[in-house]
Amino acid sequence: MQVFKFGGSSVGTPERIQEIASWFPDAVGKQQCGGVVFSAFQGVTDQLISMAERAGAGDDSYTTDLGSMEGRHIDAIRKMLPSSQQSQAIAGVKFLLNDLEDILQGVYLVKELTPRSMDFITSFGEQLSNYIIHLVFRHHGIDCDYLDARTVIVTDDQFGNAEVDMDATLQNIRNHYKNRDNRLQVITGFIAATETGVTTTLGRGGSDYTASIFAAALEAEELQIWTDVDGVLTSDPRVVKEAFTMDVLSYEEAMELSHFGAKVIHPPTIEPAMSREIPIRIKNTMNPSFPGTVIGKMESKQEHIIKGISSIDNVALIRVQGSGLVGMAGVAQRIFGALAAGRINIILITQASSEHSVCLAVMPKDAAKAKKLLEKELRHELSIRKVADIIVEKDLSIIAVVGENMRNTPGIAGKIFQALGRSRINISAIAQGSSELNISAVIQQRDKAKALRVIHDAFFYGPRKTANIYVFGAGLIGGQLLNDIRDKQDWFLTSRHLDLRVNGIMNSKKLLLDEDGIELGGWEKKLASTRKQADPGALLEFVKKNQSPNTIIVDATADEAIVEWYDAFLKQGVAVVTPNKKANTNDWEQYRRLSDLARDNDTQFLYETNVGAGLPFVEAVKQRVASGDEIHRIEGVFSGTLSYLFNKFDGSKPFSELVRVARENGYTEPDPRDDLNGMDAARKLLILARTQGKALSLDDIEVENLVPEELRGDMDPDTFLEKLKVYDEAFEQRLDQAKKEGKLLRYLAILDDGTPRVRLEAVDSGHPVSGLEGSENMLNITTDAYSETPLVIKGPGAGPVVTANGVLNDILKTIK
Ligand SMILES: NC(=O)C1=CN([C@@H]2O[C@H](COP(=O)(O)OP(=O)(O)OC[C@H]3O[C@@H](n4cnc5c(N)ncnc54)[C@H](O)[C@@H]3O)[C@@H](O)[C@H]2O)C=CC1
Ligand SMILES: N[C@@H](CC=O)C(=O)O
Repeated sequence: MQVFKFGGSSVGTPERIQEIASWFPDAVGKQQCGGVVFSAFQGVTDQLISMAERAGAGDDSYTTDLGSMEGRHIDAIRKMLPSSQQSQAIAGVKFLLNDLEDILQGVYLVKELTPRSMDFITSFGEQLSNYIIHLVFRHHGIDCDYLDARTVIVTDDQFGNAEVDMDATLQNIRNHYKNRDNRLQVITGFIAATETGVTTTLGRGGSDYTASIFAAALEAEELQIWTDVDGVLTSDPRVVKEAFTMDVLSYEEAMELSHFGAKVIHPPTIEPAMSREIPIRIKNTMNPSFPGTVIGKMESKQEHIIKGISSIDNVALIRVQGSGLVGMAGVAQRIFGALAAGRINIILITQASSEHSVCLAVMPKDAAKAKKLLEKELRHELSIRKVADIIVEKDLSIIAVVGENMRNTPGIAGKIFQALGRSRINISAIAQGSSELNISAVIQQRDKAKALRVIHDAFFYGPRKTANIYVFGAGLIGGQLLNDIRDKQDWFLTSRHLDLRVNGIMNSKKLLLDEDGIELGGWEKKLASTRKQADPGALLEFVKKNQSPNTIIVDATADEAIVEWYDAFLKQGVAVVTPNKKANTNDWEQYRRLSDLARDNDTQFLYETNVGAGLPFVEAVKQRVASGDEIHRIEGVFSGTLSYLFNKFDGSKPFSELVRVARENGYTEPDPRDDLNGMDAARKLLILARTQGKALSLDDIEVENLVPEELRGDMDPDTFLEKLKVYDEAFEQRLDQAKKEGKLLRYLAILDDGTPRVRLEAVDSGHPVSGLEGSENMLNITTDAYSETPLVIKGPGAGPVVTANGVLNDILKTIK
């Protein structure tokens, strides 16, 4: 035997009711269904309450609603029943509505609405819906009776929230079924009656309660609660997109999750079914074939250690602290006694074992009253400062992580707090019952969404991780990076269990954002057509709102202005990955601060592509430093552009022509003069020196500038390339001179005991850099360990493909 219950959302429209009637027999299957409980049509109970209140206030506008209510129910009959059955059904509805009209008029005349009349008035919602639905079921060939639950459920006269006389009720229900050969009953939810027949209602979740009572009376094998979600989800799907339905939950888990906001069941209402160990299945009326969630007695260890992460918004924390609490028996009793006397509901309690403070979470509406009550109760302790001020903190949320399997499983709390800590979420209070079923943390309300996501990610993704990437600068490097991610997304997902998502792209004009990840096919068009203007502040706010565990910003611009935002992102725990050398070549303090900020906020600031593009030059220096291997000399070619120019410059093509090709190949800086003037190479040398721990600045580096003096002023790159032609001869003379000496021209960077320097040198054909080709870079490090032969790294040192690959490598290094 089964019992079903459908809530108001399931019977919101005639179409939905007809759908239920059409698949109901299949849903019952081979088993028997003894009772199906329906709530009032969606919105009807609220409308009845409003009508009652207006009538009680002497406002006759309730009559208009009465008319519309009649219209809605008659309309439903017309839509669902054939004409031959309509007049009888309409007569039944009118009969009920006449009674409703009478009672409302009575309330209107005496201008007094008692709880008793309110219960009577609200009972019409379920009477009307169930009366109509039982006719619809019959029309669909389902053999059933209409059962007004007031004839079997007996309560006391606490109107609005009446207490059920369970023994009498269960007996009445069993007798009722005995006389009807267990035929299916369509039962009014929510309503009941006193012993003397006065209508009462069962309070919040009343229809669930009705169904649970019937399930208990009939010793049902299953109670099915049909609603508008697929079951109990692991978290709120509006906040955590990846939330999914749990197959099974224990009664305790379901109650904990419901208490903390997963409003699938109202705990007291499931007690009759729970105490008889009747499984409760939550199902979706809109998705009837989905198996839903079964809530029942937990038999064995389950697949998931935690079952859900829920939250309560908008709580206030009251902190009572002071030496007066230490070792004083009875203080807790006074605190809770005072609040209980004021009928204040306490949601969470924590006390440090030092007994120096007690924290209580209450609803904000109760906070001021609670504070006053405590001040009154503890006035003596407050006056002699044995209790410091009673502090109220508002705008907080409680996050609750629930799961029976947490019991005796070490490391769960650690995982929760690590996830919160990494995302820079401050915890104001923590509570865990000794049952270890629920770990709760009080946090700022603004951090709630982030907290739910990071905890969900930590527990439910198993080996799969998600990275949320935001790219500033969609030029050569940024563009290549976006294309690479687009092309490798599937590979990362299937082979590396890594979901690489790009959630934001900003160039100098536009900003494209998508919290679910931008579909990267055609990202250029999407960026061009978005209406959002470029705005790093808006991007930061978006990141804050949607932050997930692995959030990374990539600065692929050459702009100082973007560098100014790094601090703010790092402080949010967001990793910064950049090929842009500007941040690391401003003052030493800024360089240190960025690394410190990354460390303090448990995130990373990575800039491998600042030197040698995708080659691991920075990493090599970091490794020497980390292993205590003293570096004596760094020498190499660090400019891909200058390497290319002097590797190719043999007199067969003019120098200016080679610069143009280097630019076309994507080796140069946005302005090629930043390469030719030696500053790009100087920046790179400085970055390696700083990585080594040397507090140098750009001014400390001797730089040979190859840009003719007349071309150093304001001018765009194309004009520069045109004007450079005039100087081709001068460059050729320098080449001829080197050739005459049997030497090669190479633009070297050197860091040793002398002045750090970058300059064009004529080197012997045996010099390590003499064999470089194309845009190749080379790093030679002489250290204690590498003293006889230096450590050498060589390879392509510029260009979009290798650089974007280096950026992607840095992104991957940040993923936790
Ligand atoms: N080209 C290469 O081989 C290498 C380049 N780099 C560095 O990578 C960075 C990018 O270089 P490229 O892609 O070659 O330059 P690019 O000029 O092709 O691209 C830069 C992009 O940044 C955008 N931009 C400028 N200011 C911006 C702002 N405030 N907000 C958002 N976007 C902005 C521009 O619109 C442009 O699309 C530079 O810092 C460069 O030094 C590093 C290693 C190698
Ligand atoms: N313009 C730079 C690009 C890499 O940093 C170079 O030529 O090396």
